[in-house]
Amino acid sequence: METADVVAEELLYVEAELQDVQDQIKALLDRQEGLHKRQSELKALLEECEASKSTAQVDSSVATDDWSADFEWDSRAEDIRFNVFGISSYRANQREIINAVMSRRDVLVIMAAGGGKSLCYQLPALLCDGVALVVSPLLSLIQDQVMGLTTLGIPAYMLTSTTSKEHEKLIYKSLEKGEGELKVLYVTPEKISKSKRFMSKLEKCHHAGRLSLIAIDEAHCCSQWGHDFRPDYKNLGILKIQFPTVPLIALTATATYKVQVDLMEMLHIPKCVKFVSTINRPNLFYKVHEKSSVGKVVIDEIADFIRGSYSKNESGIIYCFSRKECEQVAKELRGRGISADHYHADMDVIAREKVHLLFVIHHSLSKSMETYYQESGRAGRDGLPSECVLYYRPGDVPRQSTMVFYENAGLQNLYDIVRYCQSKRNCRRGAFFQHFGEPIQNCNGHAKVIVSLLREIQENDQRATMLQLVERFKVKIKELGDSIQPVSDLKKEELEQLIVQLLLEHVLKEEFQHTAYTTNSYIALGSLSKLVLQGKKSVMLEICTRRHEDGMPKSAKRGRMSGLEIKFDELRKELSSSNEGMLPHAILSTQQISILSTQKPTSITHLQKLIGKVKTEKYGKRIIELIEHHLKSEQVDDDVSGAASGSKSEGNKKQKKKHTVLIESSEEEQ
Ligand SMILES: Nc1ncnc2c1ncn2[C@@H]1O[C@H](COP(=O)(O)OP(=O)(O)OP(=O)(O)O)[C@@H](O)[C@H]1O
Ligand SMILES: [Mg+2]
Repeated sequence: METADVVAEELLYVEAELQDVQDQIKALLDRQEGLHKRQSELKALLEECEASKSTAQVDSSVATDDWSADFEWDSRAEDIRFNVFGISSYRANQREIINAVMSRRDVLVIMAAGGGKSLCYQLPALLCDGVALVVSPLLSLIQDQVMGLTTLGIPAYMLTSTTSKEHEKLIYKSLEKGEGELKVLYVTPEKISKSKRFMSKLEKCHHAGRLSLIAIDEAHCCSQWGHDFRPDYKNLGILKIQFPTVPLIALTATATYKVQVDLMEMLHIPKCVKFVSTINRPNLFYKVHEKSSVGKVVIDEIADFIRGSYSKNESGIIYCFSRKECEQVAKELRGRGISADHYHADMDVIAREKVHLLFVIHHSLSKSMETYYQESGRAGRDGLPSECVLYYRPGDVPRQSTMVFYENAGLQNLYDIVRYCQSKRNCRRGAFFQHFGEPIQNCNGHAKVIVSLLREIQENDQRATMLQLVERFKVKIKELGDSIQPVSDLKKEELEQLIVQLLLEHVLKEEFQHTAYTTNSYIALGSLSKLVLQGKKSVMLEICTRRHEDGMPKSAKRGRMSGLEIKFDELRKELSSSNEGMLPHAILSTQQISILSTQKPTSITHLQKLIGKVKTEKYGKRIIELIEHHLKSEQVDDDVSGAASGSKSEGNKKQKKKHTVLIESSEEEQ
């Protein structure tokens, strides 16, 4: 019997060891797979680098690559920039892009939202003879652009499902015979892929040498790897095949390297000149705030933040996880005296963008860095300092992961933004540990307990969500008592943070299980869990120091608008409502308002020097009237100085302004 016991015991050991070897093999296989994937990515990258090197060599003999050099169209371009668009100087890369398009090269532009991509094709469209074709994905974006160009006196039209037969005829005639005025034609991608008639007219236009350029706006919609794939964009490759000699410019605010490669291939522009401006917009101040697990507290904090940082006539947008949450957050903010409304699908994009956004708050985690940049990029489109705040709590991770795990690289993208949040959040513990000179917490003890606990759970054929794991961890710690190395007490939120960190480091992984109603995320052992138990992997919890409560330096903050600036702001809003669809800041940008308010021009010639010819012709009279009126009232104020402050504040009171906050869901819109 004794022998049997010994044998049985050894058998157990061997089986345990076999299990161990099995696990190691699995971990190695996982690693191998990861490395293979990376290998092919790197190979593709290398090929791409070599290809672009050789392209550059080939091209340099044909055309100059110095896009900031002097070109023959320089003075005409300057004239149009200032006198038609009313833009006093180019922003980064704009002039170079325009020069490349004018040199008839294909161009790929990656430029931050609000960076000024439109000018890069609109200006060449005016410089060239003939018609420029612009493909844009959304009807409302097209209407907005056409309206903007029309007010600048530029013959721009759109051909969409809403275009009347009469207008359509006019446009077709113009394409076919070059009759009438047509400089810029906007279409949705469906026109290219579905309307043979349109394509044949376009062909004729090209044949007569009148198709000057093709622009593809929001070009990331072409790629399945992008965040906003549109099936009809996939067919746009036909344009370069049909019109190989016409320069094609593709523009987008977000494109990962993979998407860029994809775009060049799909649009058939392998030799395009690529302009990538930094995604980093210097006027946007990003920060991550710790999010309480109590819903009402989060709203209190958001309301305090808005009231504390912004005056009542300033607006922003808040992104929430779901539509239901949007409605809830809007309601609760209204209850705290903040004018807030949630976004409905029938609210037009124009209406959304009409409010000038000074801040973008994420009440919940976005699903990727790309989405986050896109959404937060709506802030500060006038180039002035603006804030983007993300409220993060580890508990939101499974909420998102169960939504994105089936997407291509969905989890990978989500973990990227989680990594960003984990390292950037303002952490209360940070303040504590920094005080003791310990900004990074060694969490090996905790990690070991979590891994062995999870192993136990799995051995019993059970599963645990993040929340359940945290609960069981606490029980376990109590059970173990002093029998293990002292493990300091971590709060629930901190344990969640640690679990998320372990997910990011492949010590743990998420597994998804579907029920009829929902998908659940469970925490399982990841490929590197063994290393933690063996003490071969050290787990550090990155605890960042508490930043200044405010990410935006006080000096960078917008000053409150002066009285005259407020009047200009109202004037542009008034003009915008009488020019339906025209954005207020397209009528007068905030920078222009600021210049006008300091210089106070009272003659047309002076005004023209500040805002260009077209805007002066259109709005000059009203602007000068406003300035003269303002100067007069200042005079009166000075004369009766005692009553002056009263009348001024009354003026302000009359505006009865409130914070305008739009609450929008990150959920996909159908
Ligand atoms: N050089 C410039 N100086 C001042 N304002 C500019 C300049 N270029 C563009 N703008 C203004 O910046 C604003 C944003 O421009 P635009 O709509 O072209 O941005 P975008 O890059 O297309 O952004 P999105 O990705 O959101 O579509 C517009 O009001 C435009 O008039
Ligand atoms: Mg744009």
